[in-house]
Amino acid sequence: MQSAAPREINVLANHSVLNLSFDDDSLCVQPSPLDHAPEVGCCSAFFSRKPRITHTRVPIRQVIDAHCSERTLHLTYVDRNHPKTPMELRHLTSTVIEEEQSSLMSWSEALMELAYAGVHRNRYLRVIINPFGGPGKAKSIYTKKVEPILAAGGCSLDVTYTTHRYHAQELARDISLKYDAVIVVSGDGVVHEVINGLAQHNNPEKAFCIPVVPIPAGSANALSLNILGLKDGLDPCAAALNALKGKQMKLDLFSLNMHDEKRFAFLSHALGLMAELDRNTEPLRWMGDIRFMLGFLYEVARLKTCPIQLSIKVVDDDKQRMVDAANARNSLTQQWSPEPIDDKGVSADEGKWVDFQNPIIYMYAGKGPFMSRTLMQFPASMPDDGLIDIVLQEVIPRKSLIDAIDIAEEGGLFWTKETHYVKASAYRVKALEPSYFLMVDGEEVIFDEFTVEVHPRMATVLSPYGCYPREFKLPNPEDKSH
Ligand SMILES: Nc1ncnc2c1ncn2[C@@H]1O[C@H](COP(=O)(O)OP(=O)(O)OP(=O)(O)O)[C@@H](O)[C@H]1O
Repeated sequence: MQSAAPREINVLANHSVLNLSFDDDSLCVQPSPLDHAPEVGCCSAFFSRKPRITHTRVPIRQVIDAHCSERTLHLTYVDRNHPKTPMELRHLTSTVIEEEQSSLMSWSEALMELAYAGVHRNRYLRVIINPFGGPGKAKSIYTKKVEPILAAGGCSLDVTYTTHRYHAQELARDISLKYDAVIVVSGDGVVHEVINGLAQHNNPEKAFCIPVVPIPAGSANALSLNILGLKDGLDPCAAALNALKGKQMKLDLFSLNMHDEKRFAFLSHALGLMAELDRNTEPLRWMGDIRFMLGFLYEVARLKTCPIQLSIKVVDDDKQRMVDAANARNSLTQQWSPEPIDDKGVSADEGKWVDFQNPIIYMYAGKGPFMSRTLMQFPASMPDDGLIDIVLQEVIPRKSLIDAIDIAEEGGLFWTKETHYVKASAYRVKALEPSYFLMVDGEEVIFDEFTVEVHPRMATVLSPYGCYPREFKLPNPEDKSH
């Protein structure tokens, strides 16, 4: 009969004996009871020649590598110093104590099996880096933080730095289907190019099965925030861990159809104030996401209405029901397996065309709760409900817009009656002014008229959760004005 692999082992590191153990949830590094430190007087902890080893518990998902050669064990994991600080790569090299040498190999293999449970190891990754995205730090983010994690995780890497606009689109159009994922070290603009490149591939259906994994190195990094949540969304190490261990999650896309041309988006269509603030702060890219705040204040000062005619194929307009469905979806995917989830409460065919007449200061249509770190625009969004969430902001006083800044991260305007929030399967817009424009995933498009349709579950991303992690608090019923 085969005995179970040992889950505990004692090793020597930094002149101390450490006890390394793991269970299904975590790896634990702590001083070993076998460690008999020579003590010096009564102030032993202070005067001891040995460095003090603190007790460390690392979630099993954060273990990246464990391998051994003879009596030496190499452990690699990511961890943080404090719950609020970003992740860092850590290595621990140790020597197993002589009596436990025979267990070392089976201990490290058992740990690796748990650390990669349900996940294909040694991924083959296509890496695309925009050295000029956002504050221009993509290259050092990749070489210092991301690449060491991917290399330690045994990935094979084909890396290209973009040299011009649309380079990423060309690379995605010609991508080989043998890759396990395409890693995009940039902001959302380059992800947009990759999505449109995959759509132009000679086998688009298969190409869209290659998961796209954003590593935040742009200004807003909304896709990364939506996949990883507010806490980890701007952390390149957390994003690299997702490239290594994330599971596939399907993502709806939406296409803008204009003059026989189709342009896919994965994140947003913005019109009016929200589009102006994005376009007018383009030269401030180097500031990171602070540029959006400055742009917002400027646009609120000159408050204009949108010169458009708008029709929406509305599938749901009940805010409470939409939030309940999104919350239910999030709790459903806590025991997530990457199988299709058929929990759609509504079907796209049920939509009814509605014309919106009231003057609005912006229209924002999108997927994913966060459009930036400080803006939860679509709290009811789901990655794969086959619908696009649309916000129409009626004219409200400047002061109310300014006040909303403080609560924008929590979806501040959602419940107000001047903020219309619907889920739709399609919409169409006609400009009432020449050379009017919208921002598609943050890229400017001039239009006279266009239609939009949703493409359910067309693209693939990697995710640790199988949903958009976000906290959205319900206000007191008396506070709701809608
Ligand atoms: N080598 C390059 N030279 C110039 N422009 C490039 C290059 N590579 C990509 N681009 C363009 O840079 C633009 C911005 O890129 P990116 O998405 O990385 O940053 P961002 O727009 O600042 O971030 P976010 O979209 O998150 O706000 C994209 O529209 C892309 O076409």
